[in-house]
Amino acid sequence: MLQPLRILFRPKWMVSRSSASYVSRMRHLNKIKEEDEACRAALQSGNIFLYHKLAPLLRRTDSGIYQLPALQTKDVEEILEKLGEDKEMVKESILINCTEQNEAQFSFDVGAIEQAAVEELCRGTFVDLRKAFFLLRGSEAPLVARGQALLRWHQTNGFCSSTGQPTQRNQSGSQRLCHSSGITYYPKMSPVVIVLVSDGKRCLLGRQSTFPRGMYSALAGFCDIGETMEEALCREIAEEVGLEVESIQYSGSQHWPFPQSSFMVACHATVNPDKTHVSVDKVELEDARWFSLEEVQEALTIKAPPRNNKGEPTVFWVPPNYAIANRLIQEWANQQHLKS
Ligand SMILES: NC(=O)c1ccc[n+]([C@@H]2O[C@H](COP(=O)([O-])OP(=O)(O)OC[C@H]3O[C@@H](n4cnc5c(N)ncnc54)[C@H](O)[C@@H]3O)[C@@H](O)[C@H]2O)c1
Ligand SMILES: [Mg+2]
Repeated sequence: MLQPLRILFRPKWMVSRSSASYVSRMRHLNKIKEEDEACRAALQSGNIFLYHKLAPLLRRTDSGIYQLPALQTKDVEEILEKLGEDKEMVKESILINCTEQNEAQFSFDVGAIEQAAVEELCRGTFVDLRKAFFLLRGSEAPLVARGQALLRWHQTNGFCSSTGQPTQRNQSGSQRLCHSSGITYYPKMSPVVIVLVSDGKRCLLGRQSTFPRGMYSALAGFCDIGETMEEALCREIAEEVGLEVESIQYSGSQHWPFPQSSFMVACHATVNPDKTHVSVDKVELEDARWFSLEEVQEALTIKAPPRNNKGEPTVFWVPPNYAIANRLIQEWANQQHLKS
């Protein structure tokens, strides 16, 4: 049932770089992830993204563009000292990634310090991640999401679930260890399948009652333990809309930070065009229905839906382009266009 894997795009980082520099960067990143001394050295010359209670610091340029300011470690130490804090706190930074120049990138939460004071010194604003996702461009949104996911994981995994004893992180923050039980904990993601179902002419989109008004998306669901991705996909479609999937095609994947870290695996699926009756599970979904190519194309052009006087969107629209649901919908529309 699962068709051969087809990568529909090649991320920029794979295309533009020689494999040698990509390999050396990944090996460098792995070294500072695994070796505490190497990580401490990398922090000295690295970049730090600040968060306040998990909200990332953004800075607005004179031309009105929002950026993620990368602070030097010494600048963060200076800020901590100016605010009467211990500059050694900076060592709590968590490794996120490294730049093309092999500079390590870290996230650091200053949630224990007064927000306004840090904002003033940094000439920026701490912005809720959902809003930050809208404001940032290109690779900054996934980077900031990754930084937040790691900080959140550390903030909620301070104790061993077997012994109740405190867990200790390694320097990079890639793991936590309980010395009492010997259990090593690693940052966790929940696997989710997200699928755009088509009957050959129309695509099926659904909405939860918590979605903003008028927004419909591809159907999604968490994988159960022991399931394959294909099994989870077929089960979710059967449960949520009462349809049987006939074929599946892999599209891509995405880390999704809301409400907590999910690993989204995105696929296209088809159903038999003679068996398209939708019976919606009203516990999971408020509505699900078939949309024509024209309706979908129109929705894809909407960047910000028009709103009524209560601030609610008044038209059918789809998730913005940073959501993998948007990519699935876009791919389906392109494919339909080519067919016609
Ligand atoms: N990036 C995107 O384009 C995009 C689009 C749609 C949905 N999503 C995300 O997909 C995720 C799953 O979609 P859904 O809500 O339809 O899932 P779902 O259909 O599995 O329903 C959610 C329910 O699943 C249960 N559940 C099982 N395992 C869980 C786990 N590990 N974490 C939380 N709940 C779990 C809970 O009872 C929860 O109420 C959501 O977090 C949503 O934000 C992302
Ligand atoms: Mg669902």
